[in-house]
Amino acid sequence: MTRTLNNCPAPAKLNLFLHVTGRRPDGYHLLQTVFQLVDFNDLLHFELRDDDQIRRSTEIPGVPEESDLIVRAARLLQGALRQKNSALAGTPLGANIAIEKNLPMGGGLGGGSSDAATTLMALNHLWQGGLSRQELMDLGLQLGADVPFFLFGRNAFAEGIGESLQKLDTPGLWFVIIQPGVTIPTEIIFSSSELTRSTKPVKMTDFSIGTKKLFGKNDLEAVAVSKFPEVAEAIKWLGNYGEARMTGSGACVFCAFTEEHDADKVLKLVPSQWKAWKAKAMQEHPLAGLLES
Ligand SMILES: C[C@@](CO)(OP(=O)(O)O)[C@H](O)COP(=O)(O)OP(=O)(O)OC[C@H]1O[C@@H](n2ccc(N)nc2=O)[C@H](O)[C@@H]1O
Ligand SMILES: Nc1ncnc2c1ncn2[C@@H]1O[C@H](COP(=O)(O)OP(=O)(O)O)[C@@H](O)[C@H]1O
Repeated sequence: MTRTLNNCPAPAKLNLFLHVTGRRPDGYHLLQTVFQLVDFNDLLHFELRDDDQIRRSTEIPGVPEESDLIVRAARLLQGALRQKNSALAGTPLGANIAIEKNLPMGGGLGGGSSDAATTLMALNHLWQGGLSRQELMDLGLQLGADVPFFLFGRNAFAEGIGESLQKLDTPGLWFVIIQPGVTIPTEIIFSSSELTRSTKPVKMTDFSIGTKKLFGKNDLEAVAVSKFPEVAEAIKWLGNYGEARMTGSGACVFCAFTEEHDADKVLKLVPSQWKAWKAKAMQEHPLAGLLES
């Protein structure tokens, strides 16, 4: 029996566009977005324990163990398996989990959600839980609106609050991503009275590989720009080199390039007050093979 699973990536996502089309009675917003996986990631390491404890062996500054999405994902899965899979009665379902955190928090890159999805995939495998991709996606949605996408494992056109997903092939682009030096809590943007909530819905057939429409507007950007001048400044600077926009609820902004050397050139020019990275579009989640289709 495998006892460890090391170097499990939790990749970032970019929202190539993001439209807010309405609001549910519970306050959550209805979205249409294209999720793009990129090869910029956190790295998680899992080790089985001979008891039922979930232990985080590395700290994430500012994130107490109880609210860490990694720990919450592990506990959620543990509870679901105890309820559902009687074959596991008497088997310890514990783990030590370590993380190398590379993705900026509150960056709109979905780092916390991706960490949770990687945890669900890795522990379902190590604990031999046998849950399907769909079952894990249903569990993941309890942790956050972005989590099902990372379990889906492919680039996607998403609707609902982000849980209704259709596979989408996207171009093999390179991205320059800038963190403008602020952290933006998602709920600040969604709760703003300035937010446009009535963008006309599009159909997935309205866009295809390489069309401009794949890179439409982000309705959350105007709110972020008005509240955080740092975001406006980064979009303005990056906009000198292509179409720059914000991902998710921010704060990170990105620009796409067809050629890697163009991304390299721009990356070198990024002012030193900002952190910046180059990332390549991925077509598939690196752990997709842990789950059946
Ligand atoms: C905006 C997006 C776009 O991909 O990404 P991020 O910028 O956070 O990465 C997501 O919709 C974020 O997903 P996620 O970060 O998982 O959100 P959650 O934890 O579920 O929700 C955080 C808060 O945002 C608001 N929220 C979130 C999603 C949504 N469709 N409508 C909302 O109104 C709710 O107020 C909620 O309390
Ligand atoms: N493992 C985790 N990694 C990052 N953030 C986490 C984690 N667990 C909980 N959080 C909380 O989730 C918030 C959002 O984090 P993150 O997913 O990185 O940003 P975003 O939703 O903007 O993409 C963080 O500010 C933090 O408070």
